[in-house]
Amino acid sequence: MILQSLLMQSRRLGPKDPSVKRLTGIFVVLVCLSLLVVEGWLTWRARTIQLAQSEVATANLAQAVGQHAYDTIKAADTVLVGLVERIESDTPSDIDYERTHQLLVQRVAELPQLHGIFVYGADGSWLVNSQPVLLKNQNNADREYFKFHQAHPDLGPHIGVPVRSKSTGEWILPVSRRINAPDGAFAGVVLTTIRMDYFIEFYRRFDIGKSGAILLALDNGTMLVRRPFTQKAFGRDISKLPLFRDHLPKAPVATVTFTSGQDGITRVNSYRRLKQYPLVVSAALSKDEILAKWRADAYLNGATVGLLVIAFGLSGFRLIKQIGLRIQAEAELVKARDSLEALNQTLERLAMQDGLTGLANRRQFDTSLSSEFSRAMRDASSLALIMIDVDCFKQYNDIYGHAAGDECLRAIGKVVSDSKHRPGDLAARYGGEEMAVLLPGADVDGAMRVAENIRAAIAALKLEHTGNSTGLVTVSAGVEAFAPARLRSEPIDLVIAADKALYQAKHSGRNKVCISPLNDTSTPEIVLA
Ligand SMILES: Nc1nc2c(ncn2[C@@H]2O[C@H](COP(=O)(O)OP(=O)(O)OP(=O)(O)O)[C@@H](O)[C@H]2O)c(=O)[nH]1
Repeated sequence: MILQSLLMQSRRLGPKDPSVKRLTGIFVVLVCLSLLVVEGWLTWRARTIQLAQSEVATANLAQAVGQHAYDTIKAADTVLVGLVERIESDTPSDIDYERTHQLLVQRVAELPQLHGIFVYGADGSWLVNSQPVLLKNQNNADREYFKFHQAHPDLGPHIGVPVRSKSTGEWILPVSRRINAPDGAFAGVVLTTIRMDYFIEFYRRFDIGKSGAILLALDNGTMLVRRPFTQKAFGRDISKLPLFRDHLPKAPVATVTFTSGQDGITRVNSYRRLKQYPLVVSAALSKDEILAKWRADAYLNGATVGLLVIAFGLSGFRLIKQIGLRIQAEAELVKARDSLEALNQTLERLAMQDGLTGLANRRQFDTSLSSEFSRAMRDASSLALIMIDVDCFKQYNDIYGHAAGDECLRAIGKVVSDSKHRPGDLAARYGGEEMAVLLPGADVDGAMRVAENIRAAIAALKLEHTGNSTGLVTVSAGVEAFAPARLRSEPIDLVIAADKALYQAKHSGRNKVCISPLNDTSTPEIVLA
């Protein structure tokens, strides 16, 4: 549509306006560039939105994972707090291990995340636990959590590193508290173990794509569990990886994009340090997977817009070419018209001109005589005619040949042509060796003067003519002039009268100018019968 209107505009403005072609080119380029810029901007915006949405998604996921870790540990720790209080308030001899055993078995059955609950004495010996059969000849003094509480008077919960259960072989996460004797001395450890499978099952529920990741770690950089799952992850030191080394020290909660030090995949990571426990959780989505759909859309849209730009550009190019061709065609047309006009003028001139002498021909003479006669009649002005005839021209041809005769006529024609002084004067070849001069506005005297000048000028050419009595080429002329009156005279009357005067000049010896015998100089208007 737009291109059509441009084509119409180019027609309206015409081919001589080259700016139409330039404007069309600029328009096509601008439209193509605009399409590309808008497409590029939209694509970039879609990418930004996609990444922003994924940041919200990972932040929500990290929040959910953090809440789950907190709830799981909190439930286990609540059991420990109750146990410690109970044990510390009783003297060891008062503790009813049988009843406590039943209680612990019941607790583990109630809380699905718990693998077991254990109470160890100050030497690491098993006092009571949640195992179905109460074994007492075991010792856990070698475990990390036991040594920790032995060495630390801190009464808060301690989260250890995942270990394989001595009783079941399952991977478990130990959460423990210290038991103090009334004097504050170390009196043992209470421990709950959380099944690592409990975390794994929970993390498995989330759709995080093929390369997403979920992490639970101690805040000292000890990994507890990670999806994708691998047993090597349990207890691994990741304190030197970007999350712990670069990002956690800056902010306890944030969303950052970085390349994993473990698998080299760039992910959008949301992490948070839990306030209540020394834990860090992180949820991450692969940037490649986040942008996969966007990338497919971008390729499709890019290809569509690219095709559109190519199609539009080609149409524009065709249009510009058409405008160019049109400009060229019209310029050629104008050129052809100009040369045709020039040719017509030449033809017109040739049609009104005598080929030999260059004077007006008989046709133009007749036309001019008629129009000047009418004008003189309207203006009541005089119109004069001189008829000129070369003397003894037959002899000239006979003596010097026809070609020389032509040359002679050409020389005489030039003199006759030069006799015109006013714009309306017309010198014509009347026929053969006879010429005529039409003088609008001239009276008999004026015409006689012009005729005499012509005669004298031709004689002054001194063209040899041995067949003429003077020995030179001479002419005779007859003159008539009158102011034509309506219904009383016609153009031919002027010719007849001038011709009669010429006849008189011939018969009175040639090389003369005679006035029409019909002309009465006292009355310019002569009525011819
Ligand atoms: N070379 C040449 N001769 C022409 C041309 N037109 C007419 N003539 C010749 O002019 C001559 C005119 O001869 P005439 O009419 O007998 O008159 P004249 O010989 O001039 O004798 P006067 O008029 O009585 O002096 C003829 O021989 C024509 O052939 C022309 O274009 N070229």
